Amino acid sequence: MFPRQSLHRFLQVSQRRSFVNATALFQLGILNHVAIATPNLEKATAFYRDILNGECSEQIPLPEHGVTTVFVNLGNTKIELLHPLGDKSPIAGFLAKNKEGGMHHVCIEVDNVYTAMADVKAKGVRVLDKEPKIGAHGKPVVFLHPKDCGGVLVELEQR
Ligand SMILES: C[C@@H](C(=O)O)C(=O)SCCNC(=O)CCNC(=O)[C@H](O)C(C)(C)COP(=O)(O)OP(=O)(O)OC[C@H]1O[C@@H](n2cnc3c(N)ncnc32)[C@H](O)[C@@H]1OP(=O)(O)O
Ligand SMILES: [Co+2]
Repeated sequence: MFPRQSLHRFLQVSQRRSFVNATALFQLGILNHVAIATPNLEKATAFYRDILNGECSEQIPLPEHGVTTVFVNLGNTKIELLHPLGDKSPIAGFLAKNKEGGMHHVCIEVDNVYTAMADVKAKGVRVLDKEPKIGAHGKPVVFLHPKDCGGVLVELEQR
């Protein structure tokens, strides 16, 4: 038996509605990854692999993005470990400010990255690339300015 208080709470929550904008130009999908920038990729990988027993990929150099990545498979999503590659890495400034590293971006899937890009731009959000680049999973990605996204760098990836 539910205590009266819990049953009341359960009914309140289950009756709450969530809203989806049916006329939206693009739909937001699942969390593809959370990225963590690190000054020491070996050490960060060892933490997720040997301390937390996570399934980690090899190091994947992505010169066109200025990073080397390691993916930690979490089943329903991933952690993307990021380390600067080359002398113009977009994460160099972040690591200069956050010496130990830290959470760098969230990547959310969209049904159409080109439509998403045009739509958010029209709503006043700065898109950091003129054209999508091919991301770590072979799909087009774009980044949205953290100052227009509540202080969080957002990557949108084509589903
Ligand atoms: C492979 C691919 C994939 O998964 O498929 C990837 O993820 S590649 C992952 C790496 N690629 C990217 O990150 C590409 C997109 N990122 C960029 O273009 C850059 O990182 C920027 C977001 C523009 C930031 O560049 P940078 O740090 O040089 O510029 P800045 O110092 O002028 O920063 C402007 C302001 O944003 C803040 N800021 C910088 N990086 C931030 C971050 N990751 N999260 C939240 N805020 C951040 C700074 O502290 C500063 O705030 P204050 O003014 O208040 O101090
Ligand atoms: Co990413």
